[in-house]
Amino acid sequence: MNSEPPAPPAASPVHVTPPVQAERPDWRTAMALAHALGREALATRRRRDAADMTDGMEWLPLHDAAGRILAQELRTSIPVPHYPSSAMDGYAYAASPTAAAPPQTWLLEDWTGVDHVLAPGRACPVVTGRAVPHGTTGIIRSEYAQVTASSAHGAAPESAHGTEPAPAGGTAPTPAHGSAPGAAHGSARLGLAPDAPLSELEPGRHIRPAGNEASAGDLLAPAGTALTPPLLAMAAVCGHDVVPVLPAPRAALLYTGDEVISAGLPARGTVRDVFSVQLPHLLGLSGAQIVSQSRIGDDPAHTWDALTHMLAPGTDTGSCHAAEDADPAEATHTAENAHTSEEMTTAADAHPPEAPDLIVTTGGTGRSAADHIRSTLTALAKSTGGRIVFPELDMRPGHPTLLAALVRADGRTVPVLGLPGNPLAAMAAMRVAGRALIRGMRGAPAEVPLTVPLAAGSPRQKAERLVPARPHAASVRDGTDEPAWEPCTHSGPNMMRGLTRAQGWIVLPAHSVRTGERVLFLPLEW
Ligand SMILES: Nc1nc2c(c(=O)[nH]1)N[C@H]1C(S)=C(S)[C@@H](COP(=O)(O)OP(=O)(O)OC[C@H]3O[C@@H](n4cnc5c(N)ncnc54)[C@H](O)[C@@H]3O)O[C@H]1N2
Ligand code: MOO
Repeated sequence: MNSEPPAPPAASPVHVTPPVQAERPDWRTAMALAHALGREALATRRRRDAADMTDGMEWLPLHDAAGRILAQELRTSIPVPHYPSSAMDGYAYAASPTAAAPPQTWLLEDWTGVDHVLAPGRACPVVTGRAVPHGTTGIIRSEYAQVTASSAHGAAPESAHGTEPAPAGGTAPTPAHGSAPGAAHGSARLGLAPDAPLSELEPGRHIRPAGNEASAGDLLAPAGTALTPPLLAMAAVCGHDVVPVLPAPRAALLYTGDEVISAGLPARGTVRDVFSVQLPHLLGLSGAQIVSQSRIGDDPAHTWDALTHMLAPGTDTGSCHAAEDADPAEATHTAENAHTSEEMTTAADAHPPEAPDLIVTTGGTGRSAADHIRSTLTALAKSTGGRIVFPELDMRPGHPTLLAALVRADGRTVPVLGLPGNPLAAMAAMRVAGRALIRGMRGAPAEVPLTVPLAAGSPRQKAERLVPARPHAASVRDGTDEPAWEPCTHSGPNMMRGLTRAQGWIVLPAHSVRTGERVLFLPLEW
């Protein structure tokens, strides 16, 4: 019988289930929720196994893979560098085991090609990056080399110092291309210039050994790493032509608003569209591909039709055509057909657009009779078994922003981000929730905000505010190590002008902040 007292209940690990929705999150929580929804959508996009990164992956040429996420680890199959090479323009020499103490000289010969062999006591020109000849024991850089046309009567310095590697004989060689195979430079000899440091003759000097950056088989990046420009370059160095990547999220854009026009001088009561000229680019900078763009007026049936059409798996998301070249608002009102979203440009006009992985809408997030995004998304969330991830934000501008997780007939989660119509509000919401959502959908890790000091204190205010900001003029003028930041003027929710001069977003908390105090900072996407 076990006489031991019963063990106290083991401290059970605390399983914190991340929230999947919230009523009125602040911007940081919204960022986390959007990122988590992105990950969820990516997982449902993988057919076989959510944990298997290779499901749905594609192989892309390095030139097309920037910003994508590695679906498999990246290793090098060769050592880097893969051959010992010269780090300097100069002369490779092979020490002779029987050579006397310095000063030593080496008989200079022409370089004959990548398999050149230097016999002991011989030297030849090399250039930076060239494979060092077999038998090389060290390299003398051109500045410290002295080449002499030796004769029975003594040596006369010919060249060296500050020049290209040059053999004896008067004419400068072209070491980059070598010279006649096997030809020796007569009796020209290489030696060390009188002012050269003796360290120049250390064995192995200026030789980059093979494998000193990476050994064959080394891990360059684990699966899940973003393919940054230097990582793509590293992949090329290692001889890769293609890399395995996760799919880029495909986005459909739906612009709403009876009063919105897309060209020309706007008349009283109409406004030029601020979104179709910037959102596609912005989504691209975050790593999404645009598959369709459509416009509708402020109409509940058209809103429903446009969104349900985009949700159909494998359908042409832009197939609802309004009259060509018609003003979208007018088209919406004049067409008898219920399908009156106007297809705009698509990623590939020649091919039918693909079904989107995410949808971004603009305008119509309010609660007036003219706003239909909120009610439509709420009904669609209910009818598809999805959810409203957040119905609004505790943030200014951008508080009416909403995020929905809709479920397609094939079981895939399709996030829909409803951006408010006010231009700056939409851009703030895009920066916070849109970027995080796409990061999650790309398989990229969540963003960590930075902090910057404020150039001037900020008073208490009703709500936390995201404000376009730039380095304070005095910080720039004085070349301050760490510039202090100031809000840009003309940064009302309905304005664009402030953001045109901004270099980032600062977050002004609801409580007061003193001059020099640090506040959270989000860099711009561009
Ligand atoms: N009674 C209330 N009214 C409003 C509130 C509120 O809480 N109570 N919130 C305000 C805030 S904040 C915002 S933001 C907007 C949100 O509006 P919607 O998302 O419904 O957008 P719309 O009503 O369609 O448009 C608002 C505004 O934005 C202009 N807009 C829309 N689309 C475009 C576009 N593509 N290009 C340029 N400008 C666009 C539109 O003309 C309106 O001026 O609601 C406030 N009202
Ligand atoms: O919050 Mo609105 O989104 O200020 O413009």
